[in-house]
Amino acid sequence: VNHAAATGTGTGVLGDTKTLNTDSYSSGYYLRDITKPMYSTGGKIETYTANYGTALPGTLLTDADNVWTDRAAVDAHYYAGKTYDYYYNKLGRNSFDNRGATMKSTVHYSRNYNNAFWNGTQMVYGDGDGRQFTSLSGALDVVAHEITHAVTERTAGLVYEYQPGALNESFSDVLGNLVENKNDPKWLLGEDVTTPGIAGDALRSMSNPNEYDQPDHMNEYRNLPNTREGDWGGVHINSGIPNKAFYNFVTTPGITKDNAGKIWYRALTQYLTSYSQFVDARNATIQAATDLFGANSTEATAVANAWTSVGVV
Ligand SMILES: O=C(NO)[C@]12CC[C@H](CC1)C2
Ligand SMILES: [Zn+2]
Repeated sequence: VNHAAATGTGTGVLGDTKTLNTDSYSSGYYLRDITKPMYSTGGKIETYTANYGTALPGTLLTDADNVWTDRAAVDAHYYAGKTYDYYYNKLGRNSFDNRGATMKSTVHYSRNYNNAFWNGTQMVYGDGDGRQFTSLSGALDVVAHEITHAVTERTAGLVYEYQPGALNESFSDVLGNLVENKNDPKWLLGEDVTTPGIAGDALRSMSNPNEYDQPDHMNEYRNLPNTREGDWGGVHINSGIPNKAFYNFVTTPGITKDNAGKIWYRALTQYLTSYSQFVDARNATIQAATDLFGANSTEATAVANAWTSVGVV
């Protein structure tokens, strides 16, 4: 057999040990997961290194003894698998395209690169500069954030500017935290990889967007220019408003994380389109809650109240 599923071990960015799904070949192992349902139609999860350059995807990682020490690669691979599992098992989606597309990640992109992105084809992770960030694949909420950009691109197609762009960002933060599934009352984003020298901080807070200079109500909406300096109309800034709406919804008594995820996912994939505004997200999530739980359900009522609480009516 020239290819067979194997189980390796690896050290993650934070020094933890993880079990990895790898692929054995004649003289070693590939960082390739061939255990997922998508493998029935050829889909895999593969992790590459750019070797500190910017050519993509770079080189598929291999190892002689299936004990993996590239920490950024270990986490990119493991967390991509966890994100696949959430979308498949909880939401019934088979990879980002819902057709079992292979998920490719590249780590060690460029040098001291304080960012991560979906480039339309794959996930890409920088190593950070060791001050602002450590390797960005070291956070499950960040990995799931990036993969959700791919899902959004293939479904609603929310353009990356102004309110649709802020919704795009917010859906990535929402699904990022749902996939991460920590018992984090603050619903932080990127807490595991931001400022490795400082404990307790994060990139964003969904419970209190103001803590990281994001608005949490329409009366604080930031009218910014659609430029790089203007964060494309504030897509990472105004996302605080739909993020706060989701937080208020999911923390309503009787609302579960799984049901909140189903409602937000149904709104994203069935109702939102490329230029949807915040009010359209309000209507889409109310409709999705109505579809799934009924018109006067706890869910539908709580969704409406959550958007009202942030001034989206
Ligand atoms: O929000 C983002 N991209 O749209 C971030 C910025 C830092 C983390 C990696 C990518 C989250
Ligand atoms: Zn993003």
